[in-house]
Amino acid sequence: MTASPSTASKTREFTREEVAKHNKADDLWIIVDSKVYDVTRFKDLHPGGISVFLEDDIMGQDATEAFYGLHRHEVLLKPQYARLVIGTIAGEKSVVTATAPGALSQVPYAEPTWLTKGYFSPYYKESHREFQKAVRLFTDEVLYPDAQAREEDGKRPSQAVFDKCAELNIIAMRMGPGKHLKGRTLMNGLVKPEEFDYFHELVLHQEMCRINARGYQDGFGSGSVIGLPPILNFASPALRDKIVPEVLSGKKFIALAISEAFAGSDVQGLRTTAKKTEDGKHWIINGTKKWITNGTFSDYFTVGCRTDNGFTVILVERCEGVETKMIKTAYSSTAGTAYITFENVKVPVENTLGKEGQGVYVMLSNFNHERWVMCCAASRNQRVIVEECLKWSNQRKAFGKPLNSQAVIRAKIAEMIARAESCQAWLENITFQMCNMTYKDQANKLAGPIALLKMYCTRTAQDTARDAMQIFGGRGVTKTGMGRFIEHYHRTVPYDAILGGAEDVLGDLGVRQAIRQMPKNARL
Ligand code: HEM
Repeated sequence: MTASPSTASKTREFTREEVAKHNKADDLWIIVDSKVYDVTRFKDLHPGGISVFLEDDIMGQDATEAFYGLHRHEVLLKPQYARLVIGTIAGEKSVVTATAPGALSQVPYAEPTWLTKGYFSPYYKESHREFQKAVRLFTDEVLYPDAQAREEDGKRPSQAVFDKCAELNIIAMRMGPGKHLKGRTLMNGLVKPEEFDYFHELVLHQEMCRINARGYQDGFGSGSVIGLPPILNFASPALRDKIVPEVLSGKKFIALAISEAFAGSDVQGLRTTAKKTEDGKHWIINGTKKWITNGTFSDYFTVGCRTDNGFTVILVERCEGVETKMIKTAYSSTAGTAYITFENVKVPVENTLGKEGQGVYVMLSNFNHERWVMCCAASRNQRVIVEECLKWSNQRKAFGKPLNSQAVIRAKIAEMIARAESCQAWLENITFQMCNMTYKDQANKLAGPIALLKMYCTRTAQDTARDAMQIFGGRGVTKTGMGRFIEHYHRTVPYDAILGGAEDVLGDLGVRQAIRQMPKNARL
């Protein structure tokens, strides 16, 4: 077989002396990471301008250092730029490689300890490791491209992605271990439903949030993670058997609709009402809901309502009288954040979740898992930023030296690493407790620790966002190019400290729980 002309030209070898002869505006080559680029025509189109190419130390020269001080490696992988390569330098090999789909990063602290070569963990078994490999590959190949594209166009996550997730039962696994997994083939049979535990679930959440797209992270079925458990645990068997398969197959979507413009976590302050019809067969619901994740595209809503005897949670199907409008937020519209109005919406009383007037228990039973899921993501997202900062401070030169030769930069990175590691270690400890406690024990013993962990993860995340911004400088506020993930993180991370319970409220909850458990005889 003969090589095509383009393949042949890319395998051509040059000496550095030969490249140096192409050092004029109308005949301009450069070397980046031992590859030779003909930029004669490209220079006129270069987003960074022509002039940068016309310097004596760039024309016909090795521009590797200049390139990596200004661009992400992924620029060179784009087809329109990859085709500028005309050959390589004889006897040299490229050293910069993109991490292959599914592979672990080799950057220190870029992976949690249990995934770092040569380190140990008491928590993870072989099945968690196999599971991690499969979820990472899926995230890199399926989720990441869709996440980046949807963040760009603001549309909801693609149905094709939900369909693939449903095939692997990812949507079901995101609800955690339990009866809903029975009879399902998880990740092509990699884990048996009865073996699936909270560490598998932790792996799932932590791997899938590595997409650097916070709006998509919520758009990708967060509504189900918080809106479906009340159906799983409190709906009548008939209602449960209708809704659960539809949602777990990715065909229908559900959102949790509790907060209102009038009241957030203050359930007593809610104003949406549900009144029974005279024959007692239906609820008539009136009111509004705000900040409802996935609301714009959900088919079902798990709605908190004021009823004559207190607070009741009712399942509402999208129908006449239900209207959802998109709310513009700091992150992308991919999350489908909605303002919802219910106007005389008629719902069968069979849609009541749990007992009338006891909706608080329905909500409370959901909180621990919801917050723990958020901790999984908030701790893992910090690590992505640690990796970005370690790479950037290593490749960027300032005052003639790499950024990481400055003690102030190293001090910031030290704090960032310590925060990411402590969040992960505490999270794994709590996850281990969850694996060994009954659901009732979890509710009693872990509400405080999980609240404190969430407070800690989201507060440290904001410290890390601020430090990363300082390390990246102006690039940290630019939506494209080198610091785009830092800009994204810095813009969206405060959100985590609000949803699922505001940071200060959660800290207070944790301490109040501890106070309640103080032994009566405790004295200094
Ligand atoms: C094959 C070689 C090159 C390609 C394909 C390329 C491509 C690009 C692209 C796509 C951008 C837009 C920003 C981004 O996506 O990162 C950019 C910006 C830029 N490029 Fe290049 N470039 C190359 C070489 C160089 C070299 C050798 C220099 C300097 C000597 C340079 C200097 C710049 C500057 C100053 C910017 C603006 C950066 C900013 O806004 O922060 N480029 N380049």
